[in-house]
Amino acid sequence: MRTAYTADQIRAAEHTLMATLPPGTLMQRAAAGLAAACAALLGKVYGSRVVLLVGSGDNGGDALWAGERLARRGARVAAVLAGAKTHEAGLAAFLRAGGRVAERDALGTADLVVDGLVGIGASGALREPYAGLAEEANAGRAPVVAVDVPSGVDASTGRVEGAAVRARLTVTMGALKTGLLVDPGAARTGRVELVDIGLGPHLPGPDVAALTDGDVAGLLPRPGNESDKYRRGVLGVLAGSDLYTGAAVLAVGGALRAGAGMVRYAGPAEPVAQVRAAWPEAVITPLDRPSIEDVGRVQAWVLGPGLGTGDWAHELAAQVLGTHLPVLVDADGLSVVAGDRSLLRRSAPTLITPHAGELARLIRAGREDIEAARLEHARAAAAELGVTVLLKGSTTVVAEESRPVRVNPTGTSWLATGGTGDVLSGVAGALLAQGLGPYDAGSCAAYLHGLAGRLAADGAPLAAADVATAVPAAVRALTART
Ligand SMILES: NC(=O)C1=CN([C@@H]2O[C@H](COP(=O)(O)OP(=O)(O)OC[C@H]3O[C@@H](n4cnc5c(N)ncnc54)[C@H](O)[C@@H]3O)[C@@H](O)[C@H]2O)[C@H](O)CC1
Ligand SMILES: [K+]
Repeated sequence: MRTAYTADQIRAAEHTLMATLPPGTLMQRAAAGLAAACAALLGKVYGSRVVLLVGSGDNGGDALWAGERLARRGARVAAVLAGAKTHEAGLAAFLRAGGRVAERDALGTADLVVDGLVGIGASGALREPYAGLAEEANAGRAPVVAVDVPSGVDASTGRVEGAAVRARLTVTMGALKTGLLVDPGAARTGRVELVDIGLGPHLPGPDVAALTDGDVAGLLPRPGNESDKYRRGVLGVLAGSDLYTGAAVLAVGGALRAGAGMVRYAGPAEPVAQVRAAWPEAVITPLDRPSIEDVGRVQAWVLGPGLGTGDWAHELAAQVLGTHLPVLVDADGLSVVAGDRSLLRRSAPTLITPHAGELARLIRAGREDIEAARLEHARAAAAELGVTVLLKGSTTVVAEESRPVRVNPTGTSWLATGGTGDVLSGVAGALLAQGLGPYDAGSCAAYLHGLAGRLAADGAPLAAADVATAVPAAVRALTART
């Protein structure tokens, strides 16, 4: 599990640790790790032209001390002093080692650029001359190594306002920052290397976490030799309407391909015909009235994709959410509960899977506000509604009260196409039926969905049904890698 922390959490931990060490120790550890990472990227250090962009704080200090090490190994290192003031000890050591101060035109002939403008001490959009330097570095041919955080990315939220460095590599000190895992910040880090400066024991509970292949492989139910379908999880799917049949087909497909022992689909005539044709293994209960009493035993429900928002949907929502079973509410089901939030007041596990617009209606917030602060809104909604929230988007996040927000690392823009959300609901529902709690079911479903999306796309636009089909391949790829 990769965990990440906000700037405040890191600063508090650094403060505690620094109190136990001689002054400057942390910066030396940081600079040593940074210099080693730069040397590895350069390959040949001797004679290489390295340009440091040096800000006025300790981020710049890291860059100068790393530059000192590279200069001592024969690199030709130039420092562009961008701040109103400069880290004195670092600059003195840097010059003693043969480094030199240069103007920004040195960027034109650099073999490597080190972005030491701002790190966790940044606030707001990059101001000049930092903004211009960031853009010049991005435009140059030399790879950029970001110190701690790519300048211009908010370390705690991943937000980018205005100019920001686009790094080939981010060398982050002590612990991952949340902003390195969440879009748009996550798209600017390049590869991320963590330098251990001894913060570990001083860090609090993480702000966010990101599952790895190994975590998901460990969490997925092992399809042992259970012949009993109930042991492998039976999922009920209430989706689709005579108007919208596709969502039901996609949700059932996602569930079947995610290993549910059985999927019971219940709905009106049209979607019944479509589901039966697409997935003969689904067990069908045609409904001529909104009642789940004839559906048979299930261990979890998916409610919502393509269901419509009329009386039929309201009645089914009330019945399903009135059970003691885990329920996933998506799409039209979310519209229904947005109109009557008391339906979510239940003791059994509830997983909601909104995109920003659906969450906005649920918690009466602005869609733009949610998009700009996804983690915070997902966390707040989980606490306010007492449910687990899977907030879909460029970076899908899963929030549950008093647990780190899980940030999905496998997201891919290929999935931004109609119907993939229905598949995701089916996958997550199948995991709920197989006994995973909503936090793990949502996180693992998002992870598999992203992997399946990459496999299904394989560089070309995908159709949602392909994602459902690719889920078993995603599970195989995952287990083969771990
Ligand atoms: N604290 C430690 O023990 C260690 C810190 N490490 C490194 O230090 C930075 C954090 O350093 P800090 O001095 O707190 O702040 P920064 O250098 O990140 O930047 C603050 C600096 O930049 C100016 N500034 C802030 N916002 C902007 C902006 N939007 N535009 C322009 N300029 C801005 C501000 O005026 C300050 O002067 C941390 O990231 C690590 O790199 C060590 O790595 C470990 C030990
Ligand atoms: K930086």
